[in-house]
Amino acid sequence: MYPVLSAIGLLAVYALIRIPLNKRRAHDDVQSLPGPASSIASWIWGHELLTFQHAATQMYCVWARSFGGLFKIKGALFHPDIIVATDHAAVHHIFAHSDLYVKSPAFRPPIKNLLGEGLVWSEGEDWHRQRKILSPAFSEGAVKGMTSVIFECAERLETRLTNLILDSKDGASLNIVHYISACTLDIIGAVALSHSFSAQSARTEAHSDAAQISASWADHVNMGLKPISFFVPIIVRAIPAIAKAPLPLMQTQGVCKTIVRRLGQKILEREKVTASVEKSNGDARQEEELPQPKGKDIISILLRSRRLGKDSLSDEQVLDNISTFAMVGHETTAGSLTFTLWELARNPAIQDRLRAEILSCGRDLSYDDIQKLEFLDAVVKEGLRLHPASPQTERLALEDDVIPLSNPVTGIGGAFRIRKGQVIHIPFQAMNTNPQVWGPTAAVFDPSRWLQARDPATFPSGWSGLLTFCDGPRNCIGWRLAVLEFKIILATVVRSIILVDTGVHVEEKISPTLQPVVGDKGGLLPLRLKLV
Ligand code: HEM
Repeated sequence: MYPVLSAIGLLAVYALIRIPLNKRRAHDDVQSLPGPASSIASWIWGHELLTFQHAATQMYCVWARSFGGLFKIKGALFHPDIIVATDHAAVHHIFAHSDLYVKSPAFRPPIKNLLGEGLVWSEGEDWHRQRKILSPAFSEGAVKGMTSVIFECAERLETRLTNLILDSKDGASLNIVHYISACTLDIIGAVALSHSFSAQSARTEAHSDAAQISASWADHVNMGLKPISFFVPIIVRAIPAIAKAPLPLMQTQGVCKTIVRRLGQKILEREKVTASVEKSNGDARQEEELPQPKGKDIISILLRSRRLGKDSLSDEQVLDNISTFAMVGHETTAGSLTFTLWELARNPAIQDRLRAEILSCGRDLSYDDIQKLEFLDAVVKEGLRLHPASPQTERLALEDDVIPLSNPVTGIGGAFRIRKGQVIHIPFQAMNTNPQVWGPTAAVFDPSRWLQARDPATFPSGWSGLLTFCDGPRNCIGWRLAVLEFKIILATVVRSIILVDTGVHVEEKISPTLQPVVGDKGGLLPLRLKLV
């Protein structure tokens, strides 16, 4: 009884302080924005609760159709109204000024626990430096150099699925998420660390690194679907100090981070021993003249750049970035890819057309073949358009600013005055499915739309007119790698395997990336597979 009464008392005190502060802002532009009715908002949890209760960005899609490219919603825990932006000029402006519009500081402690102080976590000067040093590891040439490793992992997936089908009577029914995610984990292990997680090996044991990463991610996904995962970040946003409290929920270290750091540490030590042996053998050459780490993997590229340049990452930053890439680089690609396979299962004619195009190149596909396949390219873009692994983001304005608008808002005009401290939600998925841009079939999986001539002026800024990889200086550093993985895995699977829809109802939820949910279980997308 006492904890409940104490919580109610605390909430009342908080509301008494917060509500008058919000009223002081009553004259700014936010008040003139349209938005959903207050009557459908929860008194304590605002409209934000509705967004959590519905599928992924469903509410934002519905509201954007009704209220246009800039509207407001009631924030939870008496937070001042939140702006939701899908207006092209506004979103472009926000992402172009990444020093002025930052990720919410309240979420940095949990990101630090899960991923470390790498690129996703860093801000300001620290971020600029890290991004500059890390970018060459994701250049076109560097990613092209990863092709053979990606093919090897994709072919292992093809063999694994083929064997399951051969062992079954009338096609294999399975959770495709499990298999795709094991494949992308093997890829990221190989390209980031030259390490084989053997996630796709039949002999992988229950306590292996791969099994531990997979189990902890599954727990994370299913925890994210529970109401507590909605309430905790909102409470942290209201009282940021809670994130530093010694509560297990707040201090959980990412299993992936711990494992990848351990592996990365070994590579760093090996590299230091090599350098010191060369020195003690009387090698009088300068550090930068010594033989460089040879691997094409990301950690070797970083170590090479460290030997050559004065301005480099510390050991800790190298390790934190490798664990960041391992985590955000494998589940994101796996998520969008899984949904694309599901779309192909539900659209057999599209699947047949794709297979015919892939088979026309023969079985030994090269990097150049993959780049030439127009319909494959269209399927990849359509999958990434409808199912962006990271369907929305949040930014906080650090200063007062004026945001340009593509479409003037009634009562405000073509520019919007924003106040320091304003929180802005940007639902990528709502932008990617805006009927004003993509036409009346915006929500339909139709790759052929990418083969028609388009007027670039009607599309938002971003890769191929999509917001899937965000935009501006803080766009996804791994987008080239993600697109190449997507193409190679799709081509390798579809050439041998027919994907069949099971008819099971699958819902899309955010937890923390876009997840297929069946009933109340996340990370589940059943498909039936047959041999071509
Ligand atoms: C389909 C796959 C992927 C999608 C849809 C995706 C999407 C995104 C999005 C939307 C952001 C911006 C997030 C925000 O600011 O709120 C982002 C950032 C980032 N992504 Fe990806 N990503 C994918 C794959 C990858 C891969 C393969 C890697 C690396 C191996 C990667 C590494 C990163 C990093 C490090 C950032 C932070 C960049 C910065 O702040 O400078 N991502 N990604």
